[in-house]
Amino acid sequence: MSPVTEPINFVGSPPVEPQQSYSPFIELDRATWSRLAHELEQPFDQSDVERLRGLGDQLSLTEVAEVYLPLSRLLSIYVEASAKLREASNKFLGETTRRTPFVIGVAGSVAVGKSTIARVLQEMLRRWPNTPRVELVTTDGFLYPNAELRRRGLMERKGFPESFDRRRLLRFVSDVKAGVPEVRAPMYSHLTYDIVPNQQIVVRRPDVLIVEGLNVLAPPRPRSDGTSGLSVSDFFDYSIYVDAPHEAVRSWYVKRFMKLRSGAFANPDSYFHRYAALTDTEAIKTATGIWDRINGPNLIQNVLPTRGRAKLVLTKNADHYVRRVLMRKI
Ligand SMILES: Nc1ncnc2c1ncn2[C@@H]1O[C@H](COP(=O)(O)OP(=O)(O)O)[C@@H](O)[C@H]1O
Ligand SMILES: CC(C)(COP(=O)(O)O)[C@@H](O)C(=O)NCCC(=O)O
Repeated sequence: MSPVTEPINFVGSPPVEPQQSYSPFIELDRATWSRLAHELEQPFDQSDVERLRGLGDQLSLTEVAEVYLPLSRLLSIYVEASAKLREASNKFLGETTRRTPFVIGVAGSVAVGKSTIARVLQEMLRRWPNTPRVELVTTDGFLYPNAELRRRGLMERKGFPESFDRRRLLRFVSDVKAGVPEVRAPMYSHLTYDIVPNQQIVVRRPDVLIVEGLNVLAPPRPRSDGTSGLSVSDFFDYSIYVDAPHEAVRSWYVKRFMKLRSGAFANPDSYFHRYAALTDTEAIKTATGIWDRINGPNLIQNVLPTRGRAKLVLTKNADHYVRRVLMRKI
């Protein structure tokens, strides 16, 4: 891949007058954004797209070329720049600190397609010369096991901030960022709807770590003495929020549930196995019920309010395709 030097037109970012309300984001429409990578080669073929696409997502080779290729180029520029910054600060301090992983957070609603985007970025970044080793960790591994959620009365709050072992997640990300040689993360199974006992992901000083999950941009929790601690996003070098209209995400969730009903739920080990025999009407009712009780309120109360904390917002249309990009100027 080689960089682009073309001039670009930004939309939605007129010179800011002192009396105007100030936005920290530049808004780029899809056409402008995609031109940022028009000289770069398409790194994927159709089989890559099919392998990386999550259930219900609409990834295509065009989407990869027009949306994710420019994004991977931008991230690669940031990785390079952060290495230079470390070099300069080493020189200033007269020290030699080792390079530590570049950490990227990917946030957004349940069913918005975060995991597909995170996988695409992982594969793309691996192909850039400065980041051959890219690891991906999803925060669902840091949910409390179901037994603990039941004990705390949180089974109907799965995905809400309090359903995660936030201290453990914070420790995990800070250890990786600090360059600890081997850091372990627990694993979650969507099939059993629970933490997988005795299985862990081992992260060994990658060039890049992608941390994907609902609440990765949540601000630090206030302490009882009024001060605030750290949050995982304090360790991010870059962050992306995947956005889409609420009604669209709700319908993607229901459609995915319908697909799972005739797929994964058929497996007797699936937590949702009892839903495999539902009629279409019953399945739609069940899925919308889960959305309206759990994922929808969580999106409104906890996830969406963190959107403005991201460095980049990808906004999808109801057809799943990204229509605009908001990029933080500062
Ligand atoms: N009940 C389920 N059974 C099997 N796989 C599931 C189930 N629920 C979600 N998944 C899969 O888990 C992954 C993560 O889903 P989710 O957390 O909703 O995030 P996103 O859709 O933003 O990637 C997706 O690939 C999805 O297809
Ligand atoms: C596991 C999840 C909380 C997502 O967690 P994440 O990977 O974003 O940390 C979510 O997929 C989920 O299971 N929500 C609970 C309601 C439901 O069954 O959809």
